Amino acid sequence: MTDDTLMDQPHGPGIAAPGTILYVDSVTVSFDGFRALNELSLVIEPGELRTIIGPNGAGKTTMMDVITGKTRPDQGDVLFDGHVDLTKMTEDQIANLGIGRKFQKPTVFEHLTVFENLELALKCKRDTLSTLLFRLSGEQQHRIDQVLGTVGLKDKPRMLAGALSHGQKQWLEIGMLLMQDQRLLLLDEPVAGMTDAETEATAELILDLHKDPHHSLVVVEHDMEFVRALGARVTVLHEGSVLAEGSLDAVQANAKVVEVYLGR
Ligand SMILES: Nc1ncnc2c1ncn2[C@@H]1O[C@H](COP(=O)(O)OP(=O)(O)OP(=O)(O)O)[C@@H](O)[C@H]1O
Repeated sequence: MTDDTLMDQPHGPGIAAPGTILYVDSVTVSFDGFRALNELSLVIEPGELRTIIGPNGAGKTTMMDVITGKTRPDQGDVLFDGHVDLTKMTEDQIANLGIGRKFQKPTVFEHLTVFENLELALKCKRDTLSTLLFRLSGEQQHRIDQVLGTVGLKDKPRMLAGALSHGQKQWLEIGMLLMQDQRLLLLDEPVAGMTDAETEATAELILDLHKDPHHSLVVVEHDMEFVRALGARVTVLHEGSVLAEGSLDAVQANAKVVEVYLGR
């Protein structure tokens, strides 16, 4: 199904967008009359990796805030998994649905070890009573080992998270989202502040996650080398709307995009 046919779906309660993991239609968010999002429409398919770029103030963070329930849109539809209306849900409910967000700055528990951070992420997925009674099963232990390998921290389970490099903290936090088995991962400028080697390793990590069709990934990023390394479809936001969409080469050759970036 193409984006155009999806946009033809009727609005209002009870709408559905089959075959999509994230469906954003005509979303507007205003702050004191200023439109941070202006009838924004965007569709992410299951298993897709999408990169979002755009100049400062384009609305990228506000879009993430709307998807995760931090900000309520003035109008528009936001559906998860083709039918779940995210505009009616709290941030906790949305996280429990399987939508995980990683903010630009790492927010790991610095005084806990790498292993304990992953263990905690697993516990947070559970209800309070079972958390109190929680003991790691062999299977869960195995899952933590697996995730340690995926995020490149296999040899650091006992290290305090506070002693990790900036890049390693970012990978640990991605590992925490994996422990929670999130299906839609929203990554906000994951390579900001990383060394070149860390940036390359992060691109490999994201491409690795993308191999698993269970994961859909939306990556907001300013670093064009990194965006190129991901090789994904790129959406360009500007003034709260989609300005262009396509391969990185295609959007970089788009006159409107060039004007927005160079005209500033
Ligand atoms: N709570 C708020 N109150 C008033 N204006 C806001 C608020 N949040 C965002 N804005 C404005 O909305 C616009 C979009 O901001 P947003 O942070 O979403 O952009 P962005 O694309 O994430 O920018 P950056 O790349 O700099 O992070 C900006 O002009 C910003 O000043």
